[in-house]
Amino acid sequence: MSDKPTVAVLGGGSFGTTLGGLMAANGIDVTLWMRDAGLAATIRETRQNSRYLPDIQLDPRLQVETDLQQVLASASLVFLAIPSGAFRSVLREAAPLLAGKGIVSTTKGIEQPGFLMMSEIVAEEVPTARVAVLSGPNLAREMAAGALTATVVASADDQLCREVQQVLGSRTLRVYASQDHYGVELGGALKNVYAIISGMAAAMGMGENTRSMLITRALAEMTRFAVHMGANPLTFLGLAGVGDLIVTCMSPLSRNYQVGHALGQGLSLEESVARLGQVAEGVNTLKVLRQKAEEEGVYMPLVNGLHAILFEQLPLDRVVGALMGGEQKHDVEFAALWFAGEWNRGEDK
Ligand SMILES: NC(=O)C1=CN([C@@H]2O[C@H](COP(=O)(O)OP(=O)(O)OC[C@H]3O[C@@H](n4cnc5c(N)ncnc54)[C@H](OP(=O)(O)O)[C@@H]3O)[C@@H](O)[C@H]2O)C=CC1
Ligand SMILES: O=C(CO)COP(=O)(O)O
Repeated sequence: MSDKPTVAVLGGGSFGTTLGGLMAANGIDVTLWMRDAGLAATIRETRQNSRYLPDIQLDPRLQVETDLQQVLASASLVFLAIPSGAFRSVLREAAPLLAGKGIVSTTKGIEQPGFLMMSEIVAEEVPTARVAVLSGPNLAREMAAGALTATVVASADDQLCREVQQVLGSRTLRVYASQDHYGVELGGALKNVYAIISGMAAAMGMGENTRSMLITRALAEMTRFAVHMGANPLTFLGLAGVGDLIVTCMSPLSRNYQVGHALGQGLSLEESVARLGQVAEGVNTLKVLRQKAEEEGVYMPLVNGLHAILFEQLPLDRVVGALMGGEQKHDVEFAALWFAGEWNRGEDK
């Protein structure tokens, strides 16, 4: 008898398939659930997810099923890799079979109304579940191909963190634990917005100074917002903060970066999203974040600028002009205030 948990992964896209494959390669009893019966049959036959991870050979021990009840009946640990827009509906369908189980959200989005993190949705839909979130610089394709990678599992439940470290950790994947699940989850969602900006800048031929400025000021902006919302700013110095921001803003493999790149080439938002054919959470997060920042009075010039370009038809050069022409303030002022113990929720710069 093994003391390792039996695992289910819900969501047969890029990330769910990657996680399932990695755990199967670790010798874990893991089943990937997906709704597309045709794709499930192809994966069983070819050991490749031709739609989401073409050319990646999956471990032969990875089981693939389309019957949700059957998959959940035997699982004690469940990973969710469903885009945020469908997260609640899938969870609600699964809820009767999830009571008391460990649930790990890997989804990097925010639900509106309510500005809810996915872990908060889990707590609403399955109040008895033990909840964790997984986030970090984790491009699915690289992980699936065996690139050396690190990620963060965050939960108030230390035992659950250890279980996730046990099933996922391997010679290619280090899994660090954190207790700041709110900060870890927020970091994963926010960085997608800045990846769109970074992709745009790259397509427009902007230089590396520009990209470095963007990434660094993005980190300042997302940390300012997160601290205002109650997260620990130190989390943003870790893998789930600056780590994920760097990879998503720098890599053409990032779908959010790809949407930005297409926009920078002159495609409309609709064309850019349609060309991708996979989820780019940053587009929805931008809307949700802009609204929340307005309500909370948090200064977020990059978010405001991208929102103006995508949804208010403001020309790019006017937005760039406004960003560069703004009052020149202090570097890392939000962190200086926080470390001096003077942070005041109502006193944003
Ligand atoms: N890909 C990556 O590198 C990483 C992704 N993430 C996060 O993981 C989450 C999932 O992303 P990812 O796997 O990349 O997305 P993909 O676009 O690659 O795949 C989405 C998957 O979700 C399925 N799905 C969508 N709606 C439903 C539904 N209503 N019921 C059942 N299944 C559904 C799709 O099924 P179908 O094909 O049938 O539509 C597909 O299998 C996102 O929040 C993303 O930010 C996190 C870290 C890394
Ligand atoms: O979250 C990711 C990398 O950590 C994946 O980013 P994209 O969703 O932009 O591909």
